[in-house]
Amino acid sequence: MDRDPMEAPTSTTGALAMPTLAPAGNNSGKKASRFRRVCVFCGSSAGRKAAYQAAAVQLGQQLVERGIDLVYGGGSVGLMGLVSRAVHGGGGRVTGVVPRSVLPLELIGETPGGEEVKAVSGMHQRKAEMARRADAFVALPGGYGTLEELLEVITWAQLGIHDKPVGLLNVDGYYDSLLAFIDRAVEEGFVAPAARHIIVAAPTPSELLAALEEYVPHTTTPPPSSSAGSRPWTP
Ligand SMILES: C/C(=C\CNc1ncnc2c1ncn2[C@@H]1O[C@H](COP(=O)(O)O)[C@@H](O)[C@H]1O)CO
Repeated sequence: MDRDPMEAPTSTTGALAMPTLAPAGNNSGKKASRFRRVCVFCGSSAGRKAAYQAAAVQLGQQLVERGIDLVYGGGSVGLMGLVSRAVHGGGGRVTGVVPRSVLPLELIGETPGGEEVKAVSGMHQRKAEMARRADAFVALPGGYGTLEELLEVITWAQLGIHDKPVGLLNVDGYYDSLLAFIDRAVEEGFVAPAARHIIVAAPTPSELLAALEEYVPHTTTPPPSSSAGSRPWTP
């Protein structure tokens, strides 16, 4: 039986405590991770470079190797389909969180067999549910949807709504300009230097997952004590 992330104990800062080591389970002999489930944001398109697709598959394989289950937006297309098929094909558990209104569309085409589909009432609930279920986040290359999901979990971390690691898989420098822009926002006084450290970036899945395992949250804005234990996952 999986632990419900909403029942996780809170730390002294009121933020959700870091998860304990995942048990070896069916992945005995493989590296144990502090993460039970990672939420992956990524393109519903595959992108022009083979490197993007290769990174999606490698990330899925790395998750399986570390005994980490996948939570994602539930699509079967683009990088989403590649990472989910890599996890499921390797014996990992995949949960797709899908708004009811687009459920029939999402199920068009090839879906990873055995994927658990969690139906939610809308797009906002989808993001909240993905965040609630995950112990960490990884963004692969993607478009508006990926950027929106990534920036939301960064914002939630900045506000102290969660203290889960947020990773950016900067494949082939895809996110160089975004990282440069965020550095500019720090220089111009719109992002606190401590909040810049919320984003953990690395060029390969193995380097990124290793960095996320080591991540220690920088507390910027302590959440109000009254919100401890009832995090505003529903925006
Ligand atoms: C009809 C099918 C897929 C439709 N597309 C999507 N399916 C699931 N999730 C999606 C889809 N489009 C966007 N998302 C979410 O946003 C991110 C990707 O958006 P981007 O603009 O392509 O970067 C992704 O992380 C999803 O959570 C058939 O399966």
